[in-house]
Amino acid sequence: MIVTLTANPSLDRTVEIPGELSRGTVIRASRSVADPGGKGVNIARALSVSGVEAVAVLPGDDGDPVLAGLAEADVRYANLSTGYPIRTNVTIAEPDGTTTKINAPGEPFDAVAQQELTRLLIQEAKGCSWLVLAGSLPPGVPSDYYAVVSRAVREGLGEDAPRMAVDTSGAALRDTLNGQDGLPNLIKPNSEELAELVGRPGDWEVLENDPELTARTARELVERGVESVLATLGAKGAVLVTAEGAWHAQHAPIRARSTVGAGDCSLAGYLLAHEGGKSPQDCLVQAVAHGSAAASLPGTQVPTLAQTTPEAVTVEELA
Ligand SMILES: O=P(O)(O)OC[C@@]1(O)O[C@H](CO)[C@@H](O)[C@@H]1O
Repeated sequence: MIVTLTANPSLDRTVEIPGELSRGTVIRASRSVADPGGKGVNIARALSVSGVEAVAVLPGDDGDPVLAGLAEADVRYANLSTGYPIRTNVTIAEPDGTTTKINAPGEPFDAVAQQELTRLLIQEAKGCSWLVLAGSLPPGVPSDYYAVVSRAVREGLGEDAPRMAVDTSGAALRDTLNGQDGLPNLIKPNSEELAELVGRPGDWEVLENDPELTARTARELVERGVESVLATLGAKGAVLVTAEGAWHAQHAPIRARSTVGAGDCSLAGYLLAHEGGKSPQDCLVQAVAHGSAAASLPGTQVPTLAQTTPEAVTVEELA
């Protein structure tokens, strides 16, 4: 079983417009849908829809549309009541696949609530194989929260502590890796996050177009003690670096409808293959297949395993 934590979940409202986005005008949308969201929530949705047991842990009140959406989609969740609605994030999707995203900050989440969420997580994480800590942190939560949570889970569960994956950005990612008590087993940065993490934020575009440089950069983190780095590169696929080697995988060209959540689905694809005992290369291939399938679906819809096309992914070993 895989447990995900989304400290700052969202209701993802996707508005599809019939032409190019034009600022300062009234635009009549052709379609508007809302899905439960936030990175850990998306990962749990993508795993569940493919038959992998997953639980999404998140703050949110019973009856909130996000929790109702999860229940309707048969995704297991454990929620911590907060007394306020989950934030709404808006995506404007243009016909050529360009998306503009506006993310709300979320409500302040105080120290007592943080401790309660950590306790709930430890309870849910008993016996699971992976714990995924994902997404931004709401206001009031210190940037080392994921390091604090990882330590609490390791102390609370001892030898039964699960493997840990982290998918976040900025200070939250930096401070997770600066934690004193053990690094995550897996991180999934995109090129911007990776560039920022190694202190060269201006390099992100170069990384996105250069898998070999991405691998060399990700290796710096493996040398610091992270077991595996899965770096997603948008249309250029993804790079996986472990102590054993480095690989790049890319899907045949697709028509992208919405890339929002594609990175989350990549991580879900990786975990799904890992749960099935697959090799690092095959985990990478499934990550790329899942990410591409997600990008070809509208809004933040997650693909089933059957909708993914790993046979259209090419993989090469990097020096
Ligand atoms: O504001 P955060 O937590 O960084 O990101 C939240 C979010 O953009 O991430 C998901 C896509 O990855 C969406 O479901 C959600 O709206």
